[in-house]
Order: sequence, then C-alpha cells, then structure tokens
Amino acid sequence: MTHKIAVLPGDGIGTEIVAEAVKVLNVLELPLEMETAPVGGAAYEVAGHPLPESTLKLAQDSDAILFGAVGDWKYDTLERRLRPEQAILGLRKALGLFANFRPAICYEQLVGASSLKPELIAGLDILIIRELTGDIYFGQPRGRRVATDGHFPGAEEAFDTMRYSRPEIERIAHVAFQAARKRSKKVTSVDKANVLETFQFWKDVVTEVHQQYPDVELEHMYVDNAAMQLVKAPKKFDVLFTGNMFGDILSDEAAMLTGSIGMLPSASLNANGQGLYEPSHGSAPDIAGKGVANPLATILSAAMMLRFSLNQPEAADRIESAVRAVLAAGLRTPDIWSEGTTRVGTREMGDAVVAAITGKGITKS
Ligand SMILES: NC(=O)c1ccc[n+]([C@@H]2O[C@H](COP(=O)([O-])OP(=O)(O)OC[C@H]3O[C@@H](n4cnc5c(N)ncnc54)[C@H](O)[C@@H]3O)[C@@H](O)[C@H]2O)c1
Ligand SMILES: CC(C)[C@H](C(=O)O)[C@@H](O)C(=O)O
Ligand SMILES: [Mg+2]
Repeated sequence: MTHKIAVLPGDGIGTEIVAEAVKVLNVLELPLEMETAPVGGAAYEVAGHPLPESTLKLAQDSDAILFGAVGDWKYDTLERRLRPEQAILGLRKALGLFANFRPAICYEQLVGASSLKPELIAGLDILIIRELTGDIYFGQPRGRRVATDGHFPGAEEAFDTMRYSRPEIERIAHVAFQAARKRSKKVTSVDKANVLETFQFWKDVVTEVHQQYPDVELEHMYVDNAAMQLVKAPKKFDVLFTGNMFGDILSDEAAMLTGSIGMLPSASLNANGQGLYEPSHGSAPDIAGKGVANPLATILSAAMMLRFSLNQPEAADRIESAVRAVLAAGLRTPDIWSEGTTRVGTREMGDAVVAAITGKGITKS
C-alpha cells in the first residue's frame, strides 16, 4: 500500500532540513508518495495566507505530514492571523493533533555537547508528552481592550484565556499513562495547581484517570520545580506530561539535555493515528541559508513518522541506527560540534545518514 505524505518545508532552515529528511526517506525505497506544498511565510508570499486551503487539504488527505518550521522576524508586524506561526497552530487544530510526543534522548556521543555535566545526562531517555490543541494557546476570549477594572481602569490591556475541558485532559492523560506502560511505568504530571484553577482541574482529572492505571506510578510536580529538576536531575523523569504552554517551554529546556535543540524530534498525533512530524525547534532565521543547521531532529522525526503513522518500524530503526552511526563516526553540525570531532554542514550530515543506511560508508570531508 502506498502511503501519502504531505511535505511542508516552511521557512528559514525548514527547507534545508526537510530536504535532508526527504533524501533519507527516498533511500529507504518504501512505497511513499510525497507531495510538497508551501506553508508559513513561504505560503503567505505566494498565496497571501500562511495555511492556504490547498495546503490544508493536502495535509488532511495524507497519511502523515512531514513539517519543517515556520516563522521569520520580518512577519512579526503582520496581523496575527497572517503570521507564519498560525500555519502550524492551524494544522494542529484542524487535524485535531492533540498528543505531542517529544522524546529527549542523549546519544552517547553527544554527552559532551550539552551544557550540563556529562554524568547528569549520560543515558538520558525521557519522553515529554505535551497537550497540543488546548490551554492558553487556543482559549477564547482573547484580545485587546480598555480595562474596566484591575490595577489600571481605563488603560489599554491585552488578555488570553487559559482553559481545559475534562475530555481534553482525560484523553491526553490516557495517552501519557499508556505511553508509560511501554516504558518504566512512571508519569510526572506537571501543573501549576497552587495558583491556577485550570491546572488544579488538570491535576484532579489526571488523578482520576490514574485510577485506571494502578500499575503506573503518578507524581505531580509544579512547573517551576519541574523546570529546575530538569536541569538538576533530569534522569529522575521518565514520562513528563503537561499542558500546551508548559510543554512548549519545558521541551526547549529538555532539548539542551540532548546536546542541542537540533536533536529533538516530535510527533503530533490525532485520535486516528494520523500525525504531523516536525523538529521541536523553529525556523532559526539567524542561521537560515548558511547550510549549517542540524537536520537530525527532522530526520529523526521522519523515523517517528514511519513508526507511528506508517507501520514501518524496521525502516524507523534503520534511520535511528544510521543517526547513531554518523555520530559515532564523529560527524557534527556546528551546534553539536566539540573538540576532536568533524564539523559538517546540513547536506553533508544528510548524505552521511544516507550512506550509513545504504552501507556505502560514511565519508568525512
Ligand atoms: N514549529 C515551528 O515551526 C516553530 C517552532 C519554534 C519556533 N518557531 C518560529 O521560528 C522563528 C525563530 O524562533 P526562535 O529563534 O525563538 O527559535 P528557533 O528554535 O528557531 O531557534 C532558537 C536557536 O536555536 C538554534 N537552532 C534551532 N534549530 C536548529 C538546528 N536545527 N540546528 C542548529 N541550530 C538550531 C537557532 O539558530 C537559534 O539560535 C520564530 O518565528 C518562531 O515563531 C517555529
Ligand atoms: C511556533 C510555535 C507556534 C510553536 C509552539 O509554540 O507550539 C513552537 O514553539 C513549537 O514548540 O512547536
Ligand atoms: Mg516551542
């Protein structure tokens, strides 16, 4: 059966890193039909909207979506609905991609690339599960107005709404407990129940759902403490599960435990197993076009796509083994480079993964 993949490279380094992931997928010679469409700022330029109807339809009609990144500072003054970031938010919402998996794994060879002490991160393998379609990201109402109360009545103010419904919390809690069953059966639910009603409710509902998973250990932790514990003793976590905004922040923090944000892949799934696969990082305008971005998070996201949406676990294993092999061979993009290793660019890194898959040998240039 041929699988249809929507390839949405987006902006900045998005095009560079997705090209490498596509190269890696092509070499596997699987029955994949890949179709590319513009998204983000690139789509705004050609179609006047960051998520044109045709791109959304392609995504909806595909078995999986391979996404690069969107955004550029030059669009920051556009009205919000036209900003590139609305494309990824719109896709998550339209496709119901509520379950976001961000595995933070510290590959043995990159222990020295992290800003943390090697002993804190050696062997690290944690899974962040982030709720992706609720919370303050999507809560209504939001906007700007003149305050009628508060500290400065009559002053201009802006507001967003943090909200979660019971079913939204229940379904992501099930995802977290079920994921934990396949790992070390430990979930840390991260909240801010000491201050926010939304997250007291989160904690209450998670505790209720937990009754159905007596074999899984549940711990609750406040988000400020979790941010601290992630750098103090990250290996104490196994499945770290939280809401949309806390998950956004904590996953970037966790990325540095792996050596670089360029190493953190992600999968965003809906209730039908359809998924969007993207690196956890953004379009990195500061390095875009220079050929130095690390493509491994995107290549590893393609492996997650093969495993989660396309039922091709062996092909996923081949990609992940190839990534380990190129790291073992000492190849490093600048973000993970350290003394004694070989600095390569985006394309050379992709070529090396391809070479490791085909068994042609990894060449250092
Ligand atoms: N899902 C997405 O599309 C997504 C995610 C995050 C940010 N963004 C957008 O990206 C733009 C830039 O945001 P930002 O700078 O805050 O975050 P960013 O993740 O793009 O970059 C943060 C830092 O990490 C570096 N970096 C990121 N990915 C890298 C890689 N693969 N290899 C090497 N270095 C890498 C960048 O050079 C930069 O110094 C903004 O418009 C933001 O909204 C998009
Ligand atoms: C670009 C932005 C909307 C997005 C988010 O905040 O979810 C990004 O930071 C991410 O982590 O995927
Ligand atoms: Mg983010």
